[in-house]
Amino acid sequence: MSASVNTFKQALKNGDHLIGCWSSFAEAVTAEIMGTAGFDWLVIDGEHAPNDIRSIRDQLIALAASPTHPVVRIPVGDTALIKMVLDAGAQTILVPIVESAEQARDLVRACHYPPQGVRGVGAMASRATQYGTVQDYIQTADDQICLLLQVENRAGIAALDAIAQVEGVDGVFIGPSDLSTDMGFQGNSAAPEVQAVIADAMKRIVAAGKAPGILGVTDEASQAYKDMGAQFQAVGIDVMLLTQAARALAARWKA
Ligand SMILES: O=C(O)C(=O)C[C@H](O)[C@@H](O)CO
Repeated sequence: MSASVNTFKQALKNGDHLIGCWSSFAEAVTAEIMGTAGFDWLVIDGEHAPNDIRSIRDQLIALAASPTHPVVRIPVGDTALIKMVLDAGAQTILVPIVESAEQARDLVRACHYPPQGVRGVGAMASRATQYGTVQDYIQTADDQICLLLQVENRAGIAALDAIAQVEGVDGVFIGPSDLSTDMGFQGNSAAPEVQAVIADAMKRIVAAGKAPGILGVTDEASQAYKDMGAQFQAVGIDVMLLTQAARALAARWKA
């Protein structure tokens, strides 16, 4: 029995436009609810949400029956974290703040078993192999791992072509909040100067044969990113969806 086919990775290679959402409550029940909404993918955010490996694992379990593909964002590009998240059963990993091709190559190695990589071997007792059910996991897992890197500052943008060309990198996500802040626009990703850099970055990612990704939290931003050619495109954050709806409801009835 082989590792499960990563249908998200296959869809990226097919050039499909995949709509996603951020899951930032760090709760399994919320992930399960978001898994019924119809998104193609959902980010379990280990960077800006209060997640740990147990909560990430619980959200992966909660999404197991959903067609929505879980993308686990780790807080930093770290070999040990990648090992733990993959052993927990994640197949797609999003790594923030990547600034060089060397860093990208190290992250690819962290996702693969030796001799090509450095991923520690221990999955036979973990959720990734359904606790030993998937007998050929070690021989087949590497091909089903999807590695998405975030370029989100001026250093990353300068190194973007080299990062995108690294074999084993499947997609590059542009982080508009961090990028705009690093550019001096303090989170204002709508600034024309930022939009121009994002548009150019999308073209460079596509030119390298990789999938471009991004997050927009307004319909205007998401339409602009779609027009720029975003392929794995997040269009909201669950926490913001709740706060916006709750505030609008309160205002409507308290008016
Ligand atoms: O820089 C960005 O924008 C991202 O990487 C996405 C944010 O981290 C996300 O948490 C929304 O704020």
